[in-house]
Amino acid sequence: MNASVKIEGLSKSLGGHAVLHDVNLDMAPGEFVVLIGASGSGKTTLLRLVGGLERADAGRIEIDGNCVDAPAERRFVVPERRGLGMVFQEYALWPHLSCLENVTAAIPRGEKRREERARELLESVGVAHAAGKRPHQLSGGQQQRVGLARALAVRPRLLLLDEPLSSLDVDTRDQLRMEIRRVVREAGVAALFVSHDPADAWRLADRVAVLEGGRLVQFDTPEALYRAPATPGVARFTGAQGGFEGDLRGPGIVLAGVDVAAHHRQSGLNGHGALYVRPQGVRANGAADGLPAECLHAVFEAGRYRVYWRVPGVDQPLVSLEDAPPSAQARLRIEPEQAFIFAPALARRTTD
Ligand SMILES: Nc1ncnc2c1ncn2[C@@H]1O[C@H](COP(=O)(O)OP(=O)(O)OP(=O)(O)O)[C@@H](O)[C@H]1O
Repeated sequence: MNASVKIEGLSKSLGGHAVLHDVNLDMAPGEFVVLIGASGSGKTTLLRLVGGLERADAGRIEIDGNCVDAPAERRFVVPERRGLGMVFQEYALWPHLSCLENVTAAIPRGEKRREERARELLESVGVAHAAGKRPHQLSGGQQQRVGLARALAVRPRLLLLDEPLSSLDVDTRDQLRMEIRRVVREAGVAALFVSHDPADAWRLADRVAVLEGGRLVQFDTPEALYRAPATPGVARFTGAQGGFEGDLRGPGIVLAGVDVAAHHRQSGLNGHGALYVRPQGVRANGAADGLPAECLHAVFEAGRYRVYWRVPGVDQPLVSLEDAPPSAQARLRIEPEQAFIFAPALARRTTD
């Protein structure tokens, strides 16, 4: 079966600034991909290229087996002929039309019973009651539901969503996130969803694509990202703190004179590295061979204590999660499965 999206060697500059470099990405039919990255990493630009709102400088984009952008072949297909539904952060509904009219207008003219189908779409996203209202009479979450219904009205093979939840409050965002997942699966469409919120990646994605500085640095399942982050930036995205710099010894790194083992170490490192570790992988369990640490402060958070420790010779606090209030001094044990070592230069570049 054709990939729903196939992106090869895609590059793009804007205003003389290289925004995307040689991006390769394949999506399977019906796959939900969340595209994440820091502000300015190129997420929106990649989405706009797939949507046809920008033209590639180099490379090739196929949607459902059809080439839609390939500068070398002088090929470019306009957005409305790409079989796409699009949902944006700002709801972009027509203000002078009712919600029902907004959705009906998006259904191709040749279809029969357009209004009936528009009502079904509004029903499927939970806003049937708002059919006769204008967009401004609805909450942000309801408007975004109408936006989703309108995007599905064109019977897309691929849905593009650009931070559709970012203007919403936390509860509405959680609810709508699950609705989007359900509706998209039921419709059987592939979705490319841009976000900078890790919750979107964990709760929505079949695979997560991570952009850093316009390069795709990892593209894998949420579980694979969590178990083996490819860069310090991905490690941070999975909740890791760092980088704690030290000399490499054996399979690990030396901090405060103590050997710390790490499950994953970047290959080709030269004597020195930076450790990244998730707080849930640090425990003040008193092991004699643990890192010597002095408690700086502790806060109660979600049923546990989040404790900030000073480790001699380490220039930033190390955080652990504890079940009980901490003592003033402790020995910290680091679980190798939660620890990752990268090159310090790489670490500095992505944390600057
Ligand atoms: N029209 C433009 N002209 C010049 N530079 C641009 C233009 N549009 C975007 N850029 C630059 O391209 C880079 C990537 O922008 P893009 O909007 O794709 O990033 P993003 O990852 O979506 O960021 P955000 O999360 O902040 O929306 C940024 O440095 C941005 O300043």
